[in-house]
Amino acid sequence: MTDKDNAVRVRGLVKRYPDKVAVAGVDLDIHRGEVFALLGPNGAGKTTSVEVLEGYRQADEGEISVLGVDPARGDRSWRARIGIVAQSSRDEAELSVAELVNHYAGYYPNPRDPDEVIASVGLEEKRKARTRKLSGGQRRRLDVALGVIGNPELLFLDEPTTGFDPEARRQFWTLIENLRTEGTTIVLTTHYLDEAEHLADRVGVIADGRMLEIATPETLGGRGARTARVSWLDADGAHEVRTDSPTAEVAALMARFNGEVPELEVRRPSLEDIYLDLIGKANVAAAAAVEAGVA
Ligand SMILES: Nc1ncnc2c1ncn2[C@@H]1O[C@H](COP(=O)(O)OP(=O)(O)OP(=O)(O)O)[C@@H](O)[C@H]1O
Repeated sequence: MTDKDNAVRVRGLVKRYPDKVAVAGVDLDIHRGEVFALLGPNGAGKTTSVEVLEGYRQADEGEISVLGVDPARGDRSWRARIGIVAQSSRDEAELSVAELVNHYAGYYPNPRDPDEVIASVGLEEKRKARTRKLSGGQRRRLDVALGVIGNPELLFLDEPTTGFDPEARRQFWTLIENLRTEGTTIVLTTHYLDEAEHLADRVGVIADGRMLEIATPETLGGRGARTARVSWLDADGAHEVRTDSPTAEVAALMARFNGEVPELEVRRPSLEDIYLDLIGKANVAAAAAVEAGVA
């Protein structure tokens, strides 16, 4: 993969705050056209990393290229190629939804159609509502609308669906899938593992400012190779076995039951199981390092 295929290239990113190293040497490539999810506990360094990529914060160390430009030197035309949905929203309370989206469209050389964008985030019925009268979830949808109105090549979404009801979340997922199909590169942070699993081509898990692993949701932490659990029910009650060959187990059960196996389920560890495992191991390693006096 060449640099031309990467929307983002980061090597050795370090960002320090006065009393905290928020990002402690992160390497990251985000491919053009992919959806990349950054996962990690509260305070891990996700927002700080994203803010450096957006040009909103300056890195203390590292090489950073976003759409071929160092974000610290990004000019207006570079900014117009990027969409940002930050964690906290902007406040233009006296404008209506339609006014605000149209207003933002005016900032960009090649904006999307404001009415289509309002519809795509499910705010058609709120077109004329003052933004201060929106609910928390509706305000978040408006933030997403403002992030995509400029037709960005690269879209950053920091916890975009916090406060969404399940239906709004599904609708948002469809919007992201559509943007991806159109070729937009998308970087999102989320605490919802099902969201990462549904949307992301690849995920990166960050803890205490360090990147623990980057992989597809299917292969993170060796997930694909992890032992499966096969469970079923018979006259004696519920049964469960752990096995590396679930297909053979199911075939044996089918033969035993001579057909349908009652309540049959085959489960592999969920992305959440794997994620918690990774974070747990990182905590243990950090505690051991402190004990040994190396941290
Ligand atoms: N402006 C700031 N000044 C000082 N410290 C900060 C600042 N912003 C963040 N930090 C600290 O840097 C660390 C990383 O914070 P960051 O917001 O990047 O984490 P995060 O992974 O986005 O967390 P969350 O999931 O809670 O949003 C935290 O310890 C935080 O307290």
